[in-house]
Amino acid sequence: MSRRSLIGQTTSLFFHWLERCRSGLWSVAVICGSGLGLLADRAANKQTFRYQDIPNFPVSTVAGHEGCLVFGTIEDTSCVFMQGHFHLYEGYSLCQVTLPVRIFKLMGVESVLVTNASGGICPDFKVGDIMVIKDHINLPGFAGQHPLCGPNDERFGIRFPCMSDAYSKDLRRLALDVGSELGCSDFIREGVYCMVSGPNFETIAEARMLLILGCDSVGMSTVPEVTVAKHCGLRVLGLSLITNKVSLDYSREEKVNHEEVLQISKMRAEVLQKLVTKLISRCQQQSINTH
Ligand SMILES: O=P(O)(O)O[C@@H]1C[C@H](O)[C@@H](CO)O1
Ligand code: HPA
Repeated sequence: MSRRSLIGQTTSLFFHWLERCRSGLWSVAVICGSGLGLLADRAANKQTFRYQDIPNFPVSTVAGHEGCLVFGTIEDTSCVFMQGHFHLYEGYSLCQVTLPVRIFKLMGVESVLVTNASGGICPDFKVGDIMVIKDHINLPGFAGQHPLCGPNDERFGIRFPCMSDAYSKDLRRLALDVGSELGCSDFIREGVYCMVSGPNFETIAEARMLLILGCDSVGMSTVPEVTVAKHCGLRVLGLSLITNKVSLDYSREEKVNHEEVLQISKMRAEVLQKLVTKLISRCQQQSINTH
């Protein structure tokens, strides 16, 4: 895309979003995890920007992350989809990883729906289950890798934000209700997501430790974005697709790999797409009722 047409398109989009926010209409950002970029497919009036064309925006370096920002609408809701997000293991700082969330806040987005692929720790979880994230454990944060370390920008939020309700109770309830309306109750769960930095998958001793700590699934993303979203007052919903079962047993022969993660994501993308689309339209109705 030429620089001139990029500037033209971003300016008109900017005014479009401002107008919608002024009129009190709800807008949502969807962050698509590994292999889940298809979530943007159902949006209408799409306009797509490659990350590499956006000044100072990080670029995706991982397979299954297309690296595109897609603007569109689902029913009356303005949506922006990130087809691919950023990770510590790519060499990005957590400030770069979470930059898009702050941009969404400045654009007037009210709610963020974060999706990811993760390994199931909870012995009851099966491959293909969708876990509504109830809470998280910020393991890198314990070691000082935290997106809010450093000077606090008061324009976004307070120095010491509360994280005990990072994932909106109303949105979690809605996700479970919509899941059951779509006939997905058998494979929709709720649980605690733990972030590790990656890029290696867990050792068996690490996986056993995570089970003892109360983690239901483990992945390499999401927590920084959610922390920054909550800091700046956005409503958050997290959906984690269980793409593999994490080995807790030395006798288990199967070995996890990224290709398998992407294969399961692709297999489940359509169900997630339906869930996300319906959730967005239901949220719009709810927000009209509460505005
Ligand atoms: O959706 P994310 O990016 O969290 O996906 C997981 C973590 C790694 O990026 C990748 C490993 O297969 O999947
Ligand atoms: N561990 C960490 N991250 C993951 C996994 C896993 O087993 N599966 C998908 N992302």
